[in-house]
Amino acid sequence: MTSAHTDSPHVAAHPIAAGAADLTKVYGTGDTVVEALRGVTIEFAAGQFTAIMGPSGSGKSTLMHCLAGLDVATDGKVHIGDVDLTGLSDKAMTMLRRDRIGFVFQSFNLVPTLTAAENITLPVDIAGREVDKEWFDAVVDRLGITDRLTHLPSELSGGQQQRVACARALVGKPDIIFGDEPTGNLDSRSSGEVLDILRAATDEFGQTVVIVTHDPRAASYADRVVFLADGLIVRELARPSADDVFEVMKNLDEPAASEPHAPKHAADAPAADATAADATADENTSEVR
Ligand SMILES: Nc1ncnc2c1ncn2[C@@H]1O[C@H](COP(=O)(O)OP(=O)(O)OP(=O)(O)O)[C@@H](O)[C@H]1O
Repeated sequence: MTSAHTDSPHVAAHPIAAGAADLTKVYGTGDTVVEALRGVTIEFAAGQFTAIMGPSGSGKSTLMHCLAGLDVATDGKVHIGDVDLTGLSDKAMTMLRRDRIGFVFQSFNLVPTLTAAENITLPVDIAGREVDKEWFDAVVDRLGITDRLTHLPSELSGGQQQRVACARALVGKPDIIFGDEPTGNLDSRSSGEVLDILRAATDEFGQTVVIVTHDPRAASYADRVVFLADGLIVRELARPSADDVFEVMKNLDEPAASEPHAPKHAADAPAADATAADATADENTSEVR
């Protein structure tokens, strides 16, 4: 995939799968106004696995929903590949989501009356495309759910349901998969299996994965971990261990009394204006900038 950003030689070797520029999101008005995002600029290199972390209410889900076209930002721009989401019609947005984006949610979001196989092929069926049978078989085999395909979601464990949801996200071969706490409801074994699959989606299938997570261990599967606080990107780590992630989260959860808020402008933050290219360039260091 090419990108609108390939004019930069720094980025050219790593096409950009998605990105946001100076993104703001304001909920409510007057006394109830909440600035969920306060100017977030970020790019996600194709083929990379990124985890977004941060304290509760820092804007993680809002950022992911805006990136995935599930919510509309108040200001700023979002692009998926070379498509600018700003001003896309509802129909164009639906088609973009259907053709280029896969989703894995905490709550699995499977259709209860459809079998596992029917759930997996649903987005492709709705798009009126042919299911690539070979690819389908490879994905369900890799996920270890071949013998569960005729079961309804209610007949599957939580881990199996989430593997079905991962298969659904993979079978349509989207450019990018967004996961909103995809392991949030799983025990540690199932969680590890789902993370292995998302890791394989990048390493073996060349897809781009972006997840929101609270779990340092889940984040340690990522190439890059981006930390939000108070609606801004404040830190970024490349290929961190779970302990590295835990240390940063501990500091974000316990802001110094004299510094109750994150810096007001992204430019003041240590990892502001974080780009995928930066993470890629620095991938042998545990901390970017
Ligand atoms: N629909 C909404 N209306 C009003 N405020 C909202 C809405 N959605 C989110 N917010 C507010 O925006 C801020 C960011 O919320 P968001 O859900 O993005 O945070 P988060 O980092 O994902 O939190 P959590 O980790 O608890 O899921 C919070 O202050 C939240 O209360």
